[in-house]
Amino acid sequence: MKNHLAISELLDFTKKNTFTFFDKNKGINKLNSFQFIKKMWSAAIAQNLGVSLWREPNTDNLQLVIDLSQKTKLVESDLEELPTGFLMHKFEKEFDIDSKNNNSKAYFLEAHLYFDSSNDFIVENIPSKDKTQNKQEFEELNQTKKQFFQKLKELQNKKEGKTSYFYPKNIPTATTKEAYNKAVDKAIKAMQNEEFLKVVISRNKFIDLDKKSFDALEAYQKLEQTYKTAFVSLVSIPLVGTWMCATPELLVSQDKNGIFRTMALAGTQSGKDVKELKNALWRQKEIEEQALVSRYIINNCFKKIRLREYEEIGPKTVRAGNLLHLRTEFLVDTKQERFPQLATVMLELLHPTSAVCGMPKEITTQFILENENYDRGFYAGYLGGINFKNGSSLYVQLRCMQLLENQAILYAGGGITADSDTETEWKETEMKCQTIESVVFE
Ligand SMILES: C=C(O[C@@H]1C=C(C(=O)O)C=C[C@H]1O)C(=O)O
Repeated sequence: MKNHLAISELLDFTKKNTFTFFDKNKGINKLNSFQFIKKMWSAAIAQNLGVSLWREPNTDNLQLVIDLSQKTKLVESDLEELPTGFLMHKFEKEFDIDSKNNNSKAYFLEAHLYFDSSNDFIVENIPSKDKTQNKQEFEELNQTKKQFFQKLKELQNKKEGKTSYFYPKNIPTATTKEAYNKAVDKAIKAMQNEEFLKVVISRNKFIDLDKKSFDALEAYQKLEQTYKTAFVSLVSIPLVGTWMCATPELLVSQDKNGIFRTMALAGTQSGKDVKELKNALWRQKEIEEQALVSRYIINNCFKKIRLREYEEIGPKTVRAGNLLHLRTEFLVDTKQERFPQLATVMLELLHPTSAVCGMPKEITTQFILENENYDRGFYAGYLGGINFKNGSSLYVQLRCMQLLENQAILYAGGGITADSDTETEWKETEMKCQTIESVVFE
């Protein structure tokens, strides 16, 4: 079906800061909006701009943010201070030596341009002259915006090529099964000696990209359509790289009504032979592993900040693609509790949770850094849109891959306890890699 965006419509300013781009009479449909997203994505990458595309769990809306600043921004994850945008934090805490305080930093894309596929306009959100650092910055943003739309016009009627994205020059180190086994065996011994209670050991998996058949946005679309209950995202930042995920794990969210949410998600089994969730059986190991994550939220977070009123739902069995997990949800009414900054406070206390790191946190973080022998990068970090009309939602980057020029790197791990079996744990990481592999590469 023909539905090209006429340039005249693209530049038809109807309201301040918004403009229509689809034929008003024909309306908008999802296919069209995906085609349009492809054009916007390509124009952003061609202009060296950071771009993020995501879809919240159980919704249909694709959301896209483009940061026009041409700078890679590292910020503190302070939801009270930051403008609308998209945040992506590594597993490891990253510090800025020039900064006065010692808070960990996240990469941030400001929503200078924001598109939501349920709307027929783009929201333009360039701070006013007095809000930008200086006049020059304001002019640069507007200049880049102009160039971006110029590029978009150019791409308008061009046949779509392969989706481009940013990738690092250096190829990260690959893990081996031997190295993984060694780390798991060492962890099991340490826990038998009662050095700690639980640790998550992970690995990566390289896949050669068949450049003829692989397309990043098509891969994204397949994931998005397959995993409706997941948070599905594709983020590309200059000098940082490109990451895609379909994760089942919410880290923190706070909606427009001030309802805060987090979850304890842990314990894994294959969901292939379990038709009804209520029939799922769990072993002591998984029950304890998940309870540990729940207890951390209550004892080390809620109690620490003297928060007494919260709702706890679960643990329940949930399906995440080919897998089942145990999940307990926690809800807090931040308005009633007069605690508007709860999400920011919890983010600092939670990350990295024992679902991706371990218990106790400090010693297991150290164990991971010393024994995994590879860089997790953004795997097991967190990411998501913040300060939108509906609030902020940050997820744990799991069931994910990083895109390089000619390869993809999948990442997966699992909770190890004193009762773990090394081979079973390896198989669990294979199953977790399948979430993306089975949809994108088979
Ligand atoms: C660490 C991962 O997943 C986490 C670990 C789980 C487990 O140990 O059972 C389950 C869900 C996630 O919280 C991963 O997907 O790589």
